[in-house]
Order: sequence, then C-alpha cells, then structure tokens
Amino acid sequence: MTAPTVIMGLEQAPTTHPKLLAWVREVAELTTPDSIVWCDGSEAEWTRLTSELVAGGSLVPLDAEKRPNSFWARTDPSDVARVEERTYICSVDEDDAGPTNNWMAPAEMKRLMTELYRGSMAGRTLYVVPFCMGPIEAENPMFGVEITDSAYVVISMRIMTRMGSHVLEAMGDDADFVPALHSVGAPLRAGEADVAWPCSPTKYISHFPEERLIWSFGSGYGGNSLLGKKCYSLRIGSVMGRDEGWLAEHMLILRLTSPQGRVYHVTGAFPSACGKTNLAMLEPTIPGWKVETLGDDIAWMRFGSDGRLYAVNPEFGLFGVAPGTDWRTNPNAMRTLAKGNSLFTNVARTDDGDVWWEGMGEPPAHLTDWKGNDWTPDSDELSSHANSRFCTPIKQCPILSDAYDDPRGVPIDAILFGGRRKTTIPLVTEARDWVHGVYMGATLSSETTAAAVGQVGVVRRDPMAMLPFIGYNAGDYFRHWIEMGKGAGDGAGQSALLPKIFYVNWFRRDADGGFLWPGYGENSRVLKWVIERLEGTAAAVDTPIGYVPTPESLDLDGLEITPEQVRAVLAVDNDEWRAEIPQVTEWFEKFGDKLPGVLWAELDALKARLGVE
Ligand SMILES: Nc1nc2c(ncn2[C@@H]2O[C@H](COP(=O)(O)OP(=O)(O)OP(=O)(O)O)[C@@H](O)[C@H]2O)c(=O)[nH]1
Ligand SMILES: O=C([O-])CC(=O)C(=O)O
Ligand SMILES: [Mn+2]
Repeated sequence: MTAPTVIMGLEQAPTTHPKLLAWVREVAELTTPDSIVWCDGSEAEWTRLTSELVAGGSLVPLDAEKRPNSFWARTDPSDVARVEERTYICSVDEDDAGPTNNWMAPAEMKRLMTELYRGSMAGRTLYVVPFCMGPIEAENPMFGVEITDSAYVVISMRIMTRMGSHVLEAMGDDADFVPALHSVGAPLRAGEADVAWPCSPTKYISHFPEERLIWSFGSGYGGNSLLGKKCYSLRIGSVMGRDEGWLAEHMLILRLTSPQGRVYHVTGAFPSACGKTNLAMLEPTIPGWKVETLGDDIAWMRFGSDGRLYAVNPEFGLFGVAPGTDWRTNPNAMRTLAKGNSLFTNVARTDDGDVWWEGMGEPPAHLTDWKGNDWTPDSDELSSHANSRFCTPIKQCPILSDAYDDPRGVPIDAILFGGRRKTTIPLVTEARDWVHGVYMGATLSSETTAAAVGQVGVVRRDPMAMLPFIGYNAGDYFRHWIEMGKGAGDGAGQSALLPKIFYVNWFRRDADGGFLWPGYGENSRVLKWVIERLEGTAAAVDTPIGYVPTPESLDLDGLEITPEQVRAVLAVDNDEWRAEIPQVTEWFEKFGDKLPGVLWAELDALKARLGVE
C-alpha cells in the first residue's frame, strides 16, 4: 500500500498548476486541516480509505462473497436527502437566479460561509479530488477539483466521476477547472472522538455562477456533497450551457434497437425518484427489442456538425434509489450491484452481511435498519430510508452501450418528459412540435418524493425535471430551450433533425389507488410506440393536449391488463385538464417578462382546444 501524500506545506503537491495550488493553499489556511491528501484515484487509496472508514465506524464491510468490496453506510438521521431550502444560486444580479431559486448576494454568502469554513476541517484531513465530468478525451474536457474533509465523499467521487492522477496530469498547468469546496462542518478538538457520520445542523449548498464556483457546507449526503453531480453537471452546467449554446439536463440516456436492427437514442427527464434509473436499464418485455444504457441521471446535449442533437453522460457511476430495486423491476441494476465495488447508504443490513430494502422480495426475519436498530417484518417503520441509495460503477452495468465513452455522445431521436401523477396525465402524449414540447416540459408537474427534504406527495411544477437544478432564471432557461429548437443544422429542414418530444406518466392510479400501468420492463411498450411514431407507423388520437395512442396502436401482447385499464391510462379528461389551466397560468406569471411569448401562445391554444375562456 502506498503511503498517503501528507504535506504540511504544498511543496509535495503532485501538480504545478498555479491556480489549483493557490486555491488549495487558501482553503487549507482557512479550514486548518491536520493534513492534506492529494487523491490519486488508485485501488490502494480506495482500500486505505475504506479501511479507515471501517475502523472509525462509518462503514461496515458487507459479506465478501455476496457483495465483494462493498460497504454499508448509515447517515445521521437528519442528513438523508438534498436540501432545496438551503440551496442557493448566488448570481451577481438577483434577477439571474429567478423566482425558482434561493438567492443571496455573492459577497454576502462568501462572508457568511467563510466564517463557517474557518477552522471547519480542524482535526480532519483535507482531500484534494481532481475529477473530470465526461470523457477526459473530449475536445474541451470538463475538469473540476473538489476539496472535501470527508473520506466517504472521496470514495463516492471515485465511483461517480473520472477521478485521480490521470485527471491532474491531463489538467497540466493551465487547464480551467471548476473549484468545488465541501466541508461536513464538524471540526474536531484535539483528542475529540469522531462520530460515524459527521455533519452540521447548519447547511448551505451555494453556487456562484459567474465564477463557476461551488461551496457546500454541513451535509455529507450525496446530492449535497458529491459536487460533480447536481452542483457542477446541472446547476453550473446549465449556466455554461446558456452561455455557450448547449443543454445540461436531468436526463437518462438510452439506446434502443428495434427487431429490424434500427438504432435509436432516447433521453428522459423525470424528477428525482421518478424512474430515470429504471428506464435507463430497462429489460424489454416485448420480443426483439434491445435497450442499452448510456446514463441514468444527467445528459449534456449539444448540436453536432450534422445538425443533430448529441447527448453525453458526464457521470461515471450510478447513484440510484434503492427501494423498489429488485430482480423483477430492475434486474440490470441487481446485476450491476452483484459485481461489488459499491456503497449502500441508509438501506438495511441482513444478519449474514447482505443488504435489503423495501421492494426486494420477502423481508428476512431480522435486519439492522437504516438507523442501526433491530428490525423485523412486524416493525412499524421502514427498514430503509425512502431515499436510501446505492452507488456503483456504471462500467459494471451489463447492458452499458459501447458508445458510453465516446466524447461526441449519441444522436438523440426522442426526448421524454415525465412526472409522477396519480391523475390527469396519460401514459404517453406526443408533442405537436418542438415549441409544444417545450411547453410540456415547462409545465411538467410531479408529486414530490423523498429525494429532497420536505413533504412527500405534493404536486408541484418541476420544469424539465430541473426545478432544483436550473442554475439561473427559469424564464431564461425556457427561452434557451426555445432557441435550441432553432439551432439544428444550417436552418434548412432543421426541424426534421430535432428530437421529437413526448410526455409520459408511469404513475397514474385507479380509484383504489393501484397503478394503472405495470411500468418497469413493460415501459418498453411505450418506447416501441414512440419509435413507431418517429417512423410514422403508429396511430394516435389528436387530443387537446397532443397525440395520444389509440388503444390498438400500443403493443399489449401478453400483458395482463383489462381494456378498461388501458382506456383509463390513456384517457384525456378535459375537465381535469381545464382544472390545470389556473395552475399553469399562475406558474407562468411567476416569470413576468422572462417567459417566452410562444409559451403563453401555447397555453392560449390549449385553452381554445379545451373551450376555456
Ligand atoms: N410504479 C412504478 N414505479 C417505478 C417505475 N420506474 C421506477 N419506479 C420506482 O420509482 C422510484 C425511483 O426510481 P428511479 O429510477 O431510481 O428514479 P430516478 O429518476 O433515477 O431518481 P433520481 O436518482 O432521484 O434522480 C423507485 O422506487 C422505483 O422502483 C415504474 O415504471 N412504475
Ligand atoms: O442528487 C441526489 O441526491 C440524487 C438524485 O439524483 C436526485 O435527487 O435527483
Ligand atoms: Mn437525479
């Protein structure tokens, strides 16, 4: 095992990058760690850090046969999800944060957080984590460096990003990078024992969009602490995309091959805990169709020289919702996890060193639950937190597409927007054109989930599934989407090159509260209809809200579903849609002048089709 590079000064730093060295020095002087470790991303480093975390009680190793090189972590019960109320976009101009973000002036936030960071790493190690979002071979590799005082964050970043010495080397002395500072905010006095999950009751997740800078304090939970993910790839990424003409989106990416061997690529934006990972790894139930995974959470999309929109997954791992994941629902996730090398956070542990969570078949007679307590099937509480997560290398996914590492990405044929709605929204609706599709995305609604702290099950607008992740004024973001629709190719015949947009809802319920649609692998039937619409072969009903399948146009062969259920899951109830109009109007009014006029025009056209004044 190699010894860690412990340095008191910075003389032994494995880089001569002046900006990086200066930043590490400045942070070290402010946060006063005991030591600085430059992470190299090696196997030896993983082994050393996981061993230290096991020794300190932060991780429990799982059974080496069942879950090789895998670990169980439990967070502090107060630190289990993203904290949207504590997340800030500190743009210079308040108007650039817009009505959907918390805002504080950058200088004020820096003053406030500087005091929080002062001495915050005392008694701890400062880790420097060089990483790259997307392939390092890209024309413009998207570098970042995270400074963190959490070894859990380091090992998670090693799974979730391309990370380590090779990144630092590729950065040379002058590459641009996004500095991302993270502290759990729990300094240790001399001799004070650490806790298993250090964190602070005071939390700030701050973004300085003009500087492309991230400061996170107080939380160890992934969405708040793995700063390459939501903070860089979505919030800062969306600002870069606005300025440079591309899109950073909360989307899965998959490749679909038809029985005739035709290849298509689909992205899907569904809010947190609404089915991206599951769709991305789907095992089709209809014969002859094949799905390959490219990404399960984030897509960066830009136009290629051929005028088509190409998508890249900037991530290197999967940070997926555990509950509900099972051999019946998502066998490819189970196969990915079976290869080991994974972290499980806030799930339950079995007595024989495996993991268990709600939805994974019959519960064992006894478990240790996510709070560390004894649990039996009679228990009133869930064994696993509803937002418990697995963190696992995407390279272990057995159906990973061979295009995954291609810096050019894959050309997108269809974009799905989707939400979790008990009523109103049909299984699938095709937009009339790009602007109508942007309207669908801009008005997307979904019931809140456990992925963020707060009440669960409340319907809210979640535009493009990006409500917590748009790093600027959402009105400007809608305009950017509209403009992107004009940007395909050289202008001639461009709309033919644009992806077609669809709106899906796997979560519609019957009167008894049961799901009307079986979901998971059966969603391949919806993907088939989408492809047949692209090919011009599937029938649809022209409804006020868009094109909805005729019951006969959906392949329901071999599916146990009654004609009434099919009718109900596809139904467009004009009364329900009329009831949405005041909510959409109120939503649009939030954006004042920033809302593109064409979206108001879409709403007016919808009202006219529904016969609303
Ligand atoms: N009923 C039903 N549930 C689903 C379906 N797809 C996913 N789920 C459940 O929804 C929850 C979240 O699914 P994920 O695929 O992990 O969600 P995600 O969109 O990747 O979420 P984030 O990682 O939070 O962005 C899990 O409990 C799944 O089992 C479906 O088609 N039908
Ligand atoms: O960021 C996280 O914690 C996980 C995630 O994908 C989401 O919440 O959308
Ligand atoms: Mn997500």
